[in-house]
Amino acid sequence: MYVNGKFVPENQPVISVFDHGFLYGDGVFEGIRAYKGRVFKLREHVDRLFDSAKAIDLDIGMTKEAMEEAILETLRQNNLKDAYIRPIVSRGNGDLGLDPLKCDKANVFIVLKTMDSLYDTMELKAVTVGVRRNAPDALSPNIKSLNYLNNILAKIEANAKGGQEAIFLDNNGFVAEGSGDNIFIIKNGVVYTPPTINNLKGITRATAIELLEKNKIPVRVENIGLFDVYTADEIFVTGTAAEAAAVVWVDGRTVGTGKTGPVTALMLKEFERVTTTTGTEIYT
Ligand SMILES: Cc1ncc(COP(=O)(O)O)c(CNc2cccc(C(=O)O)c2)c1O
Repeated sequence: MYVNGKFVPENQPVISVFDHGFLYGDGVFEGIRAYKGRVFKLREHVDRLFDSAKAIDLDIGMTKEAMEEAILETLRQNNLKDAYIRPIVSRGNGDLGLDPLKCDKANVFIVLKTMDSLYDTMELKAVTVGVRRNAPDALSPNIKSLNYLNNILAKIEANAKGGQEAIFLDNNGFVAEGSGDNIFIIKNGVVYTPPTINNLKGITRATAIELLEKNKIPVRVENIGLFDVYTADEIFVTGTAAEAAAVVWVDGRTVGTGKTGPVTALMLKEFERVTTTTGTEIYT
């Protein structure tokens, strides 16, 4: 693991109980993947990490280039070509009390895991949950922060309802996203995904939009409601870990044929192509 500029074994205790990331969730993180020796969308993830930090006025204390190199070197130190990469930046160590001024410098960690897919099946049953996605004027869903309780509460509710994924609504009743992924629905050959005011600006989401347009499939970024989810021909969710996963059942309704649809299948194929042919080389 990378810890504040040093490499230490994974089982070594490295975090203080006075780390404000631990005490108050005062910090940000990223989820990045490496495939066959290349890190996919490294700069985009680092840009988002720094944007999340800026949004909470957290000074990471290193440049984007230094962060990129720290990520690549952590992979090299572990001799990995395929991995899930978790950079974590906390406000730092400080006395009890939530004032960020108690911390004089950020703590930076980079943890790796060999990658197994987030979901055991790529055809998911989803349920809508009562807990609403964080309001943008409370704690913006655009900040990939260490505050994932909103997402965890959704997951708890989905588990209780027998769903493998949760679908969040926002306070206006618009569909927001999954507990850890963005959502796309397809109706009559047109793909719809919500604007990012009520969800994370997903990098896989952005890649999916690019790939859909490249394949001449119309994409509309607009609010969608539960009616659109229930009457969709296809639904898929996107995220760095899961890439793209079909949702084939929602709240008791079968989606389309109940199996992975043609647009979702195309997405999976396209993701396979771009993640294994583009990205930042780890070992040059
Ligand atoms: C709330 C939320 N929405 C969308 C995404 C997808 O964003 P990207 O396409 O940039 O990955 C995420 C990402 N979430 C994510 C990604 C990978 C692993 C885990 C985990 O639960 O450990 C969570 C997320 O946490």
